[in-house]
Amino acid sequence: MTFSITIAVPATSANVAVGFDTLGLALNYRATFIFSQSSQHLEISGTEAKYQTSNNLAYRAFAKGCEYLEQPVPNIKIDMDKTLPISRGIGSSATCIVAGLVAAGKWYKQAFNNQELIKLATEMEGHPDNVVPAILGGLQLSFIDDNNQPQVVSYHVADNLRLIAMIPNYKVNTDEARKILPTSLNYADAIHQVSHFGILIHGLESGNLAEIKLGMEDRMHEPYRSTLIPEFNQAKQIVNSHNGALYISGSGPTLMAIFDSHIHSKAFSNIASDTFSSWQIRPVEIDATGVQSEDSKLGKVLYR
Ligand SMILES: Nc1ncnc2c1ncn2[C@@H]1O[C@H](COP(=O)(O)OP(=O)(O)O)[C@@H](O)[C@H]1O
Ligand SMILES: N[C@@H](CCOP(=O)(O)O)C(=O)O
Repeated sequence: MTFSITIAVPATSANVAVGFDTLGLALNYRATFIFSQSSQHLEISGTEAKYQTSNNLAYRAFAKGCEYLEQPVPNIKIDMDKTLPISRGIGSSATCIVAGLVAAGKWYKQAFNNQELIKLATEMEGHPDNVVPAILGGLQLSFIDDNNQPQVVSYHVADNLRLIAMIPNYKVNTDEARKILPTSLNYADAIHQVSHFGILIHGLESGNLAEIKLGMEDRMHEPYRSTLIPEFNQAKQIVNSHNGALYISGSGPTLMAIFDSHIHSKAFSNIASDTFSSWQIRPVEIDATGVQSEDSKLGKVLYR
């Protein structure tokens, strides 16, 4: 009798401009993973051949979850869907990590609580800003405190805001995009970030686009990472001309545009689709639920 666990994890847009390594949004764009019993040590499908090894991130997370629970790593088959593009700045690595950990907890019927899940997932990802919204949904501020405990603050995002993800047809690897950042920040720039973070959050909660635009003037990563996106200035100019705000999603190259009216976002989408015809121009909404799972036996749903 085949037992399987299906895990659906939202893509995430981390940093949201001035919230480097701390702020992230869950998107209604999901990656799905099916973990099922196998007669072989490991079978992986639905992803590139180079990822079909025991180094696969979802498998490593599954194994880490089993180890944390002091359980053996069972023979397993992992089916990954191919819909979410990899290394584009919308958190594909976080989906693998969260899916693997949640699957391990479900496998042994010892589901992790959110604190455990966030801690383990952050250890693997290195920063919490993708994994936390992937787990909880919504707009989340998070960090690991001095006692090594996750701290999370959830924010509301106003209903009038319209988000358009511009996903290029090329990759930017997050590790590489971290290496190009400076190693220190001066006081003036730290003051800039703190003040702009406050106004950005106020703008996102109230739906005030002028505050969002001002709040999105980032000095920590955008000036460096925009050099990895040749179309950045052109995209920004088009967004500005449609009265929108723009930020680099995660470590890029995806650019996220925010508008406060459907008319502006629709007009922008049409022009962006023509201008960047090989990119995915995708309206996205905030995912409010975070990771979801379902256990089934012989196709019959046992638990959601
Ligand atoms: N569908 C997938 N199949 C296999 N590995 C994946 C998949 N999605 C993500 N990964 C892993 O995540 C890494 C990409 O992470 P990263 O560069 O941080 O980009 P992203 O912004 O998409 O999270 C890949 O190199 C791979 O290890
Ligand atoms: N804070 C991280 C976020 C990386 O997000 P990803 O979606 O590009 O993996 C960073 O900016 O490095």
